[in-house]
Amino acid sequence: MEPNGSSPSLTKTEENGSSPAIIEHKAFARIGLLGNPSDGYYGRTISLNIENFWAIVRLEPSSDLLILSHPTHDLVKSTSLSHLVNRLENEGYYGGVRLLLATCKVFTNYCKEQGIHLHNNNFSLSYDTNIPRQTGLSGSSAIVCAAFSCLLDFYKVRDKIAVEIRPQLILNAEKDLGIVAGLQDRVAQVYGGLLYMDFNKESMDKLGHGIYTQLDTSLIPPLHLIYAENPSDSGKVHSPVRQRWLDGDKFIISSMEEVANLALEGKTALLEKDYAKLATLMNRNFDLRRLMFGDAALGALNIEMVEVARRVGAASKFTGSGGAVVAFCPDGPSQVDALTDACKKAGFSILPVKVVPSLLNEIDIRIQSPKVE
Ligand SMILES: Nc1ncnc2c1ncn2[C@@H]1O[C@H](COP(=O)(O)OP(=O)(O)O)[C@@H](O)[C@H]1O
Ligand SMILES: O=C(O)[C@H]1O[C@H](OP(=O)(O)O)[C@H](O)[C@@H](O)[C@@H]1O
Ligand SMILES: [Mg+2]
Repeated sequence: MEPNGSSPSLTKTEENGSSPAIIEHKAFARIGLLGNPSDGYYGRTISLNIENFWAIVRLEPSSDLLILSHPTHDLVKSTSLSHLVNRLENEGYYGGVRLLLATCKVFTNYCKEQGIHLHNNNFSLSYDTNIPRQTGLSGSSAIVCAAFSCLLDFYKVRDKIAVEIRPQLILNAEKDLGIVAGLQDRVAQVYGGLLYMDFNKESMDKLGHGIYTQLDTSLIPPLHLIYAENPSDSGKVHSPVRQRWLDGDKFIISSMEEVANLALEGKTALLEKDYAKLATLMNRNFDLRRLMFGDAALGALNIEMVEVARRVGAASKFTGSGGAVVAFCPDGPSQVDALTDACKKAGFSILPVKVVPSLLNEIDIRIQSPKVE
């Protein structure tokens, strides 16, 4: 299955028009623009979905229930023993199959708990992705999110699972695998477009989700994505900071609060089109991450991506936990040219960001809870 085309979903219906024959859903890479990683700490974030990269999951009815491995993203075929070992050393043992398995488990258990009836027909599930692997662009949750959407449509239960609950279920699939992650990726990928998210403890405890507000995507100034072949395991990067936060480390707690406030200030800056302020907030966001996580955990190459951008006067920060950087050139096209040259010289890929519009369909919009802000 080649990732191509721009439509986020496709459902081919059988002749009699009753049950869908093939269901495909796309979920896009996301950029954490401000506030990440405070999403995992009752904070706030602003994130956007980008058309540049996506994962696609295909569900086909079948007599047996099949979870299909991907020929390259799951290490089932290698050209040689050294290729196999090299791949394991760089990208680890795992691919997307475990994500599909966990999605099926979490989806089924949630439906059972909620008394949502699921029919007994079987399916095969396969995936493809062009999201650079483990680069903080949410490649993992894109696979889960697209698979989750396929299951919603196959079982025709889209109207029974509230939109605001879905990101938590998608996160639970990764939690079940022991991957430490937060909600922002999944919220961005379920809703699409540009999102302001508030994960305050009261809402999280009371409602089981944060307060998610879609913002007008035209508020975003031109942004650039910088990335390198440098996979890092977001779970491993996050675990020590998470432990310190759980242990009550004052520095981590106050820094996370400051990071969360950057998203709050950033929302106002975007609404007022105060892009000089946006640049300051983006830079501060990365500086705080660096202080909390430390250079060794972030990795020299990742830090260099941020610094290459800053050397030409661009604002820059990680899109996620590392591997890719979002840059903003407040001085306009000449600065973008300088940034492009600097990235090429450093061996980094650079792309102009293309924002995805909202992904909610009619049913999703109808069943959304009214927002309490
Ligand atoms: N491109 C991919 N193809 C297959 N599996 C992937 C891919 N990216 C991530 N995964 C799976 O998700 C797990 C967690 O990835 P993660 O570090 O969160 O990456 P990302 O930053 O892209 O979300 C990986 O250990 C792997 O099992
Ligand atoms: O550290 C971050 O900014 C994010 O890290 C994870 O995303 P990933 O794309 O896997 O790097 C995590 O899932 C997010 O919740 C964090 O905000
Ligand atoms: Mg991830």
